[in-house]
Amino acid sequence: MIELVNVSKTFSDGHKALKNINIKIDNGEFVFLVGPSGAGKSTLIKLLLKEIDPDQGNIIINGKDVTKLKRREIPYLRRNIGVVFQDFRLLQEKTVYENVAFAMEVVEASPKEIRRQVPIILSLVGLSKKSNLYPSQLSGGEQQRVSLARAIVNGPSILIADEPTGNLDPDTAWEVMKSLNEINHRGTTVLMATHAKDIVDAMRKRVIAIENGTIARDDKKGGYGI
Ligand SMILES: Nc1ncnc2c1ncn2[C@@H]1O[C@H](COP(=O)(O)OP(=O)(O)OP(=O)(O)O)[C@@H](O)[C@H]1O
Repeated sequence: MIELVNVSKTFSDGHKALKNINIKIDNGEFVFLVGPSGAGKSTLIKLLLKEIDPDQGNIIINGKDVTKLKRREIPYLRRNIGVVFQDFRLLQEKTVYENVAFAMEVVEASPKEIRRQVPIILSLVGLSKKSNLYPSQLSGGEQQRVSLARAIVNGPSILIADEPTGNLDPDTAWEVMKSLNEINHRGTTVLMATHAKDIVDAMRKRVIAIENGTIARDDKKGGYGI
């Protein structure tokens, strides 16, 4: 579960990026985070990952108050939250398989576990046949699905996607949404920040709209606009 209680963030230049935010997201939910550019979406994501700290309020993830985590505990928080970005961030010199396996190697999974798990996850995102190709040999949608596979291969309970379809054409964007939906159906909580109006309107998931650092709207089966 993700819970933000009275969270505010003011940057050092005095800009109030988030003002007294309260959000509760249950396990297994799929939530779109929408709002105009500069509204505070990325700031909220950075707070969840503890890349920055709030100047007021509490952020509770799976029962732990992340604002109180010690520096050495942060890797454990991040291990429980998979993240994908607009620009994929794949390792170009590694194949699809190796990109996903690498995420397991860094958390010291055994070679046996890696050999078992990577094909399962590549199949989940529909990339079994592409496992020996390099990122440059893939379409944008395929690259983003590798990035999704890498984000979930260690079994995080939460997946954060920051504009995951921002660089994709409508068809490939939908391939990525299909994978995200499947990941969600397997039980992972998904939080996706996006400007993709068509996708938000079509999926009818929970929509939290941020405007000017405050929550303008929180609809159970919402659309992009009002
Ligand atoms: N380190 C910083 N110092 C000062 N101001 C910042 C900092 N980071 C972000 N901001 C400001 O905080 C506000 C919220 O930014 P944020 O990146 O969270 O917006 P966003 O909703 O993610 O926008 P976008 O949709 O364009 O990604 C913006 O006005 C931004 O300029």
